[in-house]
Amino acid sequence: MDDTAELDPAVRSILAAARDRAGTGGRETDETAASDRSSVDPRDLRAAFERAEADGRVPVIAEVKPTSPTTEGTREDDPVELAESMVAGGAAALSVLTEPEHFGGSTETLERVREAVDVPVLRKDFIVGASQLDAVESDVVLLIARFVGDDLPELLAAARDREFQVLVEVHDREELAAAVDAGATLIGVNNRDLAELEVDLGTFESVAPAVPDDATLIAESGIATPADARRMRAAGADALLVGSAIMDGDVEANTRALTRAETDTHSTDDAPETRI
Ligand SMILES: O=C(O)c1ccccc1NCC(=O)[C@H](O)[C@H](O)COP(=O)(O)O
Repeated sequence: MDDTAELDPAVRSILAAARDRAGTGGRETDETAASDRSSVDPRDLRAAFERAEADGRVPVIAEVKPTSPTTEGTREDDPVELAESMVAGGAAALSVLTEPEHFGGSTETLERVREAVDVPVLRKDFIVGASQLDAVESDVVLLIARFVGDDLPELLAAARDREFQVLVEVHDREELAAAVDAGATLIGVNNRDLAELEVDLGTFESVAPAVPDDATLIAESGIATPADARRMRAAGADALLVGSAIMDGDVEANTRALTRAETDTHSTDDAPETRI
């Protein structure tokens, strides 16, 4: 049976490419020989969020996202310069796309960025097989509940064996229950619906109340303005993951507008770069 039929065609293509890279056909979580496995010395993501809070900044994971299926064109700037600008704008952590075919990412980019900054770096990719975990070192890896299905507990364990912190992404309460059952403690609620690619900040608001209090909760996608940032924080977000709105224009100013959303409340509340 095609388990991807209800996904947007772009997402089906992303998933097919990920399964090719994993060499799994999506049915098993292919293991790498123990001697070739990554073992990272991760920078602590929760500690980075706490530092931001102590400093009066909204904890923001700023995403280096050169392009995407929902973005026009590709941002060609040096990703390391973009990453440094995000940190200068107060980002608590970074996310770097490593998916090459649909997002313009690469593992080399992640390596360069991680070497250049001292904040934790999330590897943003579509991991469906354990062998993909060994492609590059990062502080955090993403597992998308919708994509990994029943393999979630096994992949979570494989990632933790390699010392990665694991962000498990969900979109509804059913996926959240699966994530919690699997032992996820770092949970992202994606406001982007992978079936339609539409973004609705109400998604986070409807799922967040069901997240266990001891989990670290991240609001993902569609956060464009300081008002959006405050809305997600009011709904319980410990941190925000933001790509497009930061990548569009002056990256440092865009990041700062969001990280200061709770202190610069006099600022106008349109798109961060153009309106502050
Ligand atoms: O961003 C896309 O167009 C996209 C399309 C298909 C699957 C996933 C997609 N995005 C992945 C993400 O999770 C976002 O890059 C991330 O949450 C940041 O979202 P945004 O701030 O809306 O760029």
